[in-house]
Amino acid sequence: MTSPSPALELQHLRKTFSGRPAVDRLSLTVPPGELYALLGTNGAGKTTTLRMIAGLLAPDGGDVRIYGHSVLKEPLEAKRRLAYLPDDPMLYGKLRPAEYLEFVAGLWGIPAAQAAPEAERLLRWLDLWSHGSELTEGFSRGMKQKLALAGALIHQPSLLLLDEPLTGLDAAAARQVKDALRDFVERGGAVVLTTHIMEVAERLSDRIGVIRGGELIAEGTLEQLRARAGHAGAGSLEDVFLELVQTPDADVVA
Ligand SMILES: Nc1ncnc2c1ncn2[C@@H]1O[C@H](COP(=O)(O)OP(=O)(O)OP(=O)(O)O)[C@@H](O)[C@H]1O
Repeated sequence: MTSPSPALELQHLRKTFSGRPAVDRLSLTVPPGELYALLGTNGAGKTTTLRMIAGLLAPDGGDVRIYGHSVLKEPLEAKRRLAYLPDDPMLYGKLRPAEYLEFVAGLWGIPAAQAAPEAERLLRWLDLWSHGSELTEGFSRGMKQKLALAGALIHQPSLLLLDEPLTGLDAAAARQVKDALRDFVERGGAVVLTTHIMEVAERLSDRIGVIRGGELIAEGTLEQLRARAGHAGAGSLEDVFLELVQTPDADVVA
């Protein structure tokens, strides 16, 4: 899974809606084996950024490179390496979990017989194997979220983009998803996720990027962000985050 290229590179990314910048001059790099949390207040530009990385929204400027491949110039090469899990993933209610994974694998051109062992591994890993005979329409929110995660992983991507993956999950389901994400990065994959849950970013991520008004205003480990916000060695991420987003003259890092 490792590669000399960064898993993700954003170069001066920009998107404007009706004359208002939603994402502006956003540059960041995520190496393989890293979990990067993108934090920002409502409307800061997080989802817009993920949608541009996933190739679902065309940027007005800049570029996105995935393992060295430009999403704009080499979309197939780039997209094959990534999976995007939106905050409201769509499942097909009349399918059983393995059927859903077979369907998603088919969209990637993976034959059912080839996908089946990976589907079983993912369903067992996420504790859904025992629900194999149930239709997904009867699944709880946590079960649906875990199945959507399995669907995102079925083609064995190296970069995983997740928009608010833990919202609404109970403690057990959230733990399973967190463990799955850590496991994914420990095996060399890269994860970029957005979250409003500070505890998730604090405990799960290797580095954190803070965006405000579409611009990256701070980036680093929790320690580095603390130092930047003037909290030497102390202060929760929530304190540091609020200080950074509420300081009007916080420098833009990129
Ligand atoms: N399709 C669109 N058309 C017009 N404006 C949009 C569109 N998508 C996003 N925006 C605007 O772009 C800005 C950034 O939105 P975005 O959804 O990226 O924020 P976010 O950080 O994900 O917010 P939240 O935490 O609330 O999900 C907001 O001002 C939003 O209203």
